[in-house]
Amino acid sequence: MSGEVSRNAVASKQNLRRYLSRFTMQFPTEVKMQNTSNKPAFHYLGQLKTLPLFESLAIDHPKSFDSTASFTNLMWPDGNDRFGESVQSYSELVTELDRIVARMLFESYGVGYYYDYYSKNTNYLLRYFKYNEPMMEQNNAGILPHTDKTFFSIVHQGNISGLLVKVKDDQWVEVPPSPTSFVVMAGDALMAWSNDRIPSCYHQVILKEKGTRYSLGILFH
Ligand SMILES: O=C(O)CCC(=O)C(=O)O
Ligand SMILES: [Fe+2]
Repeated sequence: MSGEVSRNAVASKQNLRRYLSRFTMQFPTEVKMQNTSNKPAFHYLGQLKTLPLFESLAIDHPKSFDSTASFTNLMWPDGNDRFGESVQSYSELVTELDRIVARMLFESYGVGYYYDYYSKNTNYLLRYFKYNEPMMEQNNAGILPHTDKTFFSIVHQGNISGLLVKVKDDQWVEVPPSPTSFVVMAGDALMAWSNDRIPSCYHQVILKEKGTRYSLGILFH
């Protein structure tokens, strides 16, 4: 599933990417490692021996001022309001898309009434991904094949391709990056909710193009 989005979303995404790629991701590792959390896997991931190209920062509750402010303070002790605003507006737009998809889905299964419960009880995690270009002879795996534990995950790729999803006949299909589209993936929670009617989406990242790859994911729990 993918969807066209408004100019606003694209502008907001470009802002966020600029901030993160120009500044955040270039902070020294010890600064990035301050992005901790008491929830498992809601923190900085990177420096992994098995996936040396991969790095990711996480912002829990990215629509909340307090939450973006505490992330911002870690990275910019003098503050950076524009960064926080950018995260919040991007997250607003993507969660709006999530709601549209969720409503369509629940209505199509005849359980439209579930939408209110879903929209009140969903939490979001914003993840920003960076994948370095593989060096000669280096393995080009960005993320190994997996499904997300989420209800939905909505990914926006930068301009460098790499995301592959597994389709029905077990083929891996590349999802081309586009400035105006998001990839909406079903996760394990949706599969459980739907009694396996909607299988969670196997996906992976393989880096074939030149340049550093950036992507953004909002994970809906
Ligand atoms: O970087 C990507 O395009 C995919 C990241 C991913 O696997 C995820 O958001 O769960
Ligand atoms: Fe994933």
